[in-house]
Amino acid sequence: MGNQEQKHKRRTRYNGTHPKAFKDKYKELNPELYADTVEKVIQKGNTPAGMHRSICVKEILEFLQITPGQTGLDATLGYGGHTLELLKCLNSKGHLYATDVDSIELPRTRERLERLGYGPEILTVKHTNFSNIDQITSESGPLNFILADLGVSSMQIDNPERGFSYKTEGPLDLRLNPSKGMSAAERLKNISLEELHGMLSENADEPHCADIARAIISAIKKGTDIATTSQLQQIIKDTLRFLPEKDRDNEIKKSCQRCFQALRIDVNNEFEMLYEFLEKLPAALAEGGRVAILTFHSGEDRLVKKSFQRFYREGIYSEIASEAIRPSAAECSSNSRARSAKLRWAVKS
Ligand SMILES: C[S@@+](CC[C@H](N)C(=O)[O-])C[C@H]1O[C@@H](n2cnc3c(N)ncnc32)[C@H](O)[C@@H]1O
Repeated sequence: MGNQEQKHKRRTRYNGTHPKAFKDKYKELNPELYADTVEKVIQKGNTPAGMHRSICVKEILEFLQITPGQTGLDATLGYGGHTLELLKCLNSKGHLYATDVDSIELPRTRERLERLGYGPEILTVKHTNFSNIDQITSESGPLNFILADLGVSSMQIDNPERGFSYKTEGPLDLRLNPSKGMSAAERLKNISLEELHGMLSENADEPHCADIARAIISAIKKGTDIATTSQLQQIIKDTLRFLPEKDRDNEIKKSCQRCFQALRIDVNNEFEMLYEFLEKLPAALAEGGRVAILTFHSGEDRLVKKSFQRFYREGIYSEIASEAIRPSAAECSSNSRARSAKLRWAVKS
């Protein structure tokens, strides 16, 4: 017998009724196999782990007015929830392109959609940034409809190995595409006080940005490694100890959320990528083509609004949303992640 065969093989350990590891924790991670569990989680107003619930689907479809035979782009594939709805509208005629920067989730979503019968004859999935929309249209030609649902998916937030949430221990990464660029931990190693202060203030309107930036820089100067989500959370907690006890826990929670968001926007160049996408949109749209963009914080919404207004004044868009559309009260109460969403749209002249 070879060495390999002699090795004692440990029996897979039973995790108990409350397993702790993320991958063991939720049956819903395999949503197709556990439809009943998924349904129960949704009924309670939560998002099943490993899944993403698409937001403003009805409002988006009403505006895009997709007809069979058209060509469109879902710029943010994610879990493929919106993509699936757009494909249904095409009714096997026309073509849908879909892009996402996430090298981990994209192949899973592509496979899931293929299993549902949407293969390359109707759907082309590309692992690329939506700022490269001109490369998509050089293949597809002018697009009749475009959707972008910005930010992160629930699968990304819920996976502790990706470091998107302060609520779970993991490496401080926060990259949408972990195979490219610099993690948030690496970014913090070389950042100046002024830059960090500006990042927390501009990307997340963090009211305690001065104190938190000073604490982070001083920890780094003393040689403290800020390599994990909990290490960053601890610094924020220690910095905000001065807050009155009655508000402290809640304020710390909000500051953690905002600081993580600011770092995520920075390491993924989210504002720059969105700006480039918005600038290229008019050339990507066919005459009468429609674009809908769903944003999740004021910085993003401002960029979309300004761009739509400018191109409208220049006569490039014939119509734009006068007000952002908000998800219904029913959707917000059934999915807390919908609460900050704003939908804006434009029609190419
Ligand atoms: C809110 S999720 C989309 C969810 C999707 N609409 C659904 O229904 O499942 C946002 C997705 O956009 C991707 N993303 C964010 N910025 C991007 C960019 N600049 N280019 C391409 N994909 C991007 C993220 O990786 C994430 O998967």
